[in-house]
Amino acid sequence: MAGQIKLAIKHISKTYQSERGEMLALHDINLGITENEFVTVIGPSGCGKSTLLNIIAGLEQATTGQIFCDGAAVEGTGSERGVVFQQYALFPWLTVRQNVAFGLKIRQDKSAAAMARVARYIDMVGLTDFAERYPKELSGGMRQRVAIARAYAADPAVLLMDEPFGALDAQTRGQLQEELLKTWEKEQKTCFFITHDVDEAILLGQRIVIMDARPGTVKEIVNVDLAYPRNQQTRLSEEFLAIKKHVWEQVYSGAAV
Ligand SMILES: Nc1ncnc2c1ncn2[C@@H]1O[C@H](COP(=O)(O)OP(=O)(O)OP(=O)(O)O)[C@@H](O)[C@H]1O
Repeated sequence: MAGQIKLAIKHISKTYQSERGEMLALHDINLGITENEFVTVIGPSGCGKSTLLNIIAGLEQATTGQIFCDGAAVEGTGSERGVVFQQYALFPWLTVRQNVAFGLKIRQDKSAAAMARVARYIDMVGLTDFAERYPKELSGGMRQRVAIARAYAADPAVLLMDEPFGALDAQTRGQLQEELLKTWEKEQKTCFFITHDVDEAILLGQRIVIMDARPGTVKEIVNVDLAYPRNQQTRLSEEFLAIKKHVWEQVYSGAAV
């Protein structure tokens, strides 16, 4: 794929030590993700998706291999790599606005420009009317919107998302997929997005990394050449269904997802 490599995953392997001995969770993963590319990752449970994301985020260490972000070796967490998890990691004692502002690089920045930036991302996820509310007053979907707004407001070069919509009902999930697509089209960003959902992987991804388990490896990379803008209607197109059939067969030909 053309373009500059933003994130390089080179020969990543991960072995966990457990009471029952060693467990090879990831074996020699290699992947180059270009600037502003949206890559989705799918594969059977336990194939090492979260382990790989955590290594890219710098939350876990690889046993062998290295991650490079803009050519620099990743040695730990860093503000250029933002993470959104399945569970809404919001601060319960802060309002929506304060939670989103917390993501700003310069947290003490109370300038009009910084506040406008916070307001823009709250608006982007449709929560302007809820800006002064606390997380406990919000639904699950709204909380996840706050987490996404916060991640975007921090303006990381790379956004790492580990099943961010996994806990949501189908309708909210569909809405958030569309919001994320719109945001990504407007504010291009390099995205690495884990999902269990074949439709979601296709709808959001420019490329889909299909992984295999025991040990976790890259089984296949599928290009998704669907036009933008994409929305829920896209799922009904013949091109979409053809890709879906292929991905489905690849994912389900191994262990259960
Ligand atoms: N801290 C740990 N210690 C030992 N084994 C671990 C640890 N973390 C993960 N594993 C094992 O590594 C493998 C990969 O786990 P991981 O959570 O990365 O998979 P996954 O593809 O994200 O799974 P799922 O889709 O179910 O979330 C699994 O077999 C898991 O049991």
